[in-house]
Amino acid sequence: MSVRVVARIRPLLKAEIERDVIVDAASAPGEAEEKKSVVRIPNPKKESEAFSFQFNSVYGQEATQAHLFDNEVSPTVKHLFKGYDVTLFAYGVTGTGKTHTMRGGKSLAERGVIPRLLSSIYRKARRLEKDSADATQVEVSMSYYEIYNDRVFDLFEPPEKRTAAGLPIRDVGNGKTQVVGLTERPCTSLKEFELLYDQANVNRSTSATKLNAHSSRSHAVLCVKITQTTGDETRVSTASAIDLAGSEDNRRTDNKNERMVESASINKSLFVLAQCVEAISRKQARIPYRESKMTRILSLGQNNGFTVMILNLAPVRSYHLDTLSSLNFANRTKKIEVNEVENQPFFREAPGKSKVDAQKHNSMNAPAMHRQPLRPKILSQNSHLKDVVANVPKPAKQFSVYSDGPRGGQRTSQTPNTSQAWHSGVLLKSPKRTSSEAIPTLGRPSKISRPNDSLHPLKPAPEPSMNQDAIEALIARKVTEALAERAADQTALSEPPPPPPPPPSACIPDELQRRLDALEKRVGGQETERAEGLQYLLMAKQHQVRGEEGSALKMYLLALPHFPGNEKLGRKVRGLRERIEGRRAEREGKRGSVEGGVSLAERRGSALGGGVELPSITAAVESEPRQWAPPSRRKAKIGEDDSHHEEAGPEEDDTDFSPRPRTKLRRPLPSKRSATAPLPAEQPAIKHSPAPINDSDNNNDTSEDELACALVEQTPRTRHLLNIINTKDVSQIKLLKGVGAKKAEAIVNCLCDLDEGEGGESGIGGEGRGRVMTLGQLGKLRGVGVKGVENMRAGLGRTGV
Ligand SMILES: Nc1ncnc2c1ncn2[C@@H]1O[C@H](COP(=O)(O)OP(=O)(O)OP(=O)(O)O)[C@@H](O)[C@H]1O
Repeated sequence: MSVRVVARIRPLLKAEIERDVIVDAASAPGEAEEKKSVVRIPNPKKESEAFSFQFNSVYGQEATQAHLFDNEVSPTVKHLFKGYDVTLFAYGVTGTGKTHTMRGGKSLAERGVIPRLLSSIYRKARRLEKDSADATQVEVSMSYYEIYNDRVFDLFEPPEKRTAAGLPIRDVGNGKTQVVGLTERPCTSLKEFELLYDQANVNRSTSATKLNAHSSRSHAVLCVKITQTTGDETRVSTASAIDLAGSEDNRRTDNKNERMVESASINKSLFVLAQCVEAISRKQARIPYRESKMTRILSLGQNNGFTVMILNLAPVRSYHLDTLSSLNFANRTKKIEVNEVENQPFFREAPGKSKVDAQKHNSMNAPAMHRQPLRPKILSQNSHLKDVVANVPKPAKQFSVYSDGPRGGQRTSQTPNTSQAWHSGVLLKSPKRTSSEAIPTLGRPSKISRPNDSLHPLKPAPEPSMNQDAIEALIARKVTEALAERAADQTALSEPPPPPPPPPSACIPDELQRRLDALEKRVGGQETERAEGLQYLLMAKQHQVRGEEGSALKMYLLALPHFPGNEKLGRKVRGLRERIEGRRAEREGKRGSVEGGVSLAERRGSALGGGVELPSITAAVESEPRQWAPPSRRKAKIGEDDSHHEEAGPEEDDTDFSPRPRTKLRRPLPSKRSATAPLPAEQPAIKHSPAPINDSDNNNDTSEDELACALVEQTPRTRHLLNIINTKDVSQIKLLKGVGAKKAEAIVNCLCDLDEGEGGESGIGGEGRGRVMTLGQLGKLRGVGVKGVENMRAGLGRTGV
């Protein structure tokens, strides 16, 4: 079935006025008046015309928390107890009421979806235990984490105990992902749950922004595990409730510094989510889940059973374009189909059975502890088999969008609202369940099925014999398809996807499948790179439009390595840099420290004289890992340099910052371009002054410029360190400060994994595959972290220079 999408329009806030209301809930034609399933919003280009978006249900400003819960969430509880997983997530622009909907207020009436869900779960559990005369026992436990700046933090851990890199996520096969090292807390009663939940929420990253006094700066994921035990049979299912951070238009938020970094991360993850949804709805073979932690985690699906998206909307004009964009996103999301697969019970070791037998049995019926990806049914099978399954009938679309305008009176066919089907459980008849009835020996089908098997669970796919030529031809065709898809994306993102390739004549043997998978992974890696580059370009454009040229340059520089040899981008960077340098020179000129008619580099050289030892400019490279820390831990200082490190030590207190005198020092031009960001233009010499982040308000341009320039440079010491790491030689790496043999081995293993295309946490792919190019990447290697990098560098002293 499709993801169920319900929209909720929040009431007006104090500062908003009735006259500005432009969004309302309406009934679809032929629908009872009290039943609303359409959101109406004017066309921003032509106010007399209205757009209508139809969803499963729409709740207007007057809707209460109880009403929403009773209609949308309560019906899922019985499915949860039947072994299905349930995923609820709130999506919307900042300040539209996601947290209000999910968590709600303290009073009984204001309680949100989450406390109501738990209350309902405990009630049902008690009833089940009572009805079975305690033969069935239900245990509830929870884990709760946030994804902040693309890192996962356990919300049961106070911020000061977190590690900067956060918890790793691992792929555990079949597109499923797992957060490693999460605390799981048993909670036996609603009271206990509320206590834990409230405590954990204190650890969530929230801050005041211009649009929301308590804005969530992270995506929060609550997983409630329900374990039902009857005799030796155990069934586990999970309810996941996700409060996504809201997208933000920074022209409206006035975000600066830390808020800006958070905002970029929030927007990026939501952008990737939109890309995933787009790719799913276009039935593309590759869904870019891996491009952000949030999408990786969401892709595990918890959607193995039922998924409900609550789209939160603000009713007023100031959100007009944001609301339209959310509506469009929701409109695509509602077309995503998820498999309803119930989690299979597993059994404790039966008396008389050998341990091996019992393990074998359990492995076939193991509970679905991991989530399945959000993707259409067809794509949830092996993507290369999509042609084979082309004949599988597609379920009818359940929604339609239409315009009320004079021209847009033409509506796509309206299908009846599915809410009744939902309640009556008709939609539970999944193919997998049907097949289960035909396997009497197991009672239920095994969830572990190979891609081919999953198409015909009772009939394993034949392994046809393909000769070498046919295999090579098939590979060549797949390469052409992948390249064509990329080329099409490059030329016209808005154009419809290329027509599907002709169906293969036979099923694919295992060996070929493996090669195709490896190929897709490689192409996928390149696409990931490109998408990240595009994201930087987008942000650069946004900054430029707002006249923030320093930030724009920074973003263009970050984009550069993703588009090697792109002349246009190179010209753009040169032009922008010249403008910034020009402005800076002007400022310096005003300060009387410049002689007219001399180039900036020369000016610096002559003004400073030779032979002065330079503090290295690694601020951005160094500060990259520092930004990983949650707000309370962050001590990043833009412009911090090597010598500063050594003198003050990495633990130097922020509070002690006072504007430092700007010592004019000359640094040698880098002998060769940094691998981090190959620049098409020659680097001018750069003045560096260790300006802390606090300074940036006073001198925003300068620090931004320096940060941008520093991004593409590395000190000799940094290069030396990276060279040592990239030798992959344990005997050399273990000599680095704070490393030792074990850690060195782990680093080398990590690099070897990347070499083999694992991608891993650091996501180092492309040309630099299996190598670390920046300190940021080094810090991301398993077990290294910011402190580790700092130690290694400090240990090298000046020997590496
Ligand atoms: N249905 C509602 N009834 C009453 N007040 C609401 C409702 N929805 C939202 N609000 C109010 O609107 C404000 C913003 O809501 P909330 O913090 O939940 O937004 P959000 O979407 O979670 O924002 P962010 O993404 O920034 O965290 C809050 O003051 C909240 O109390």
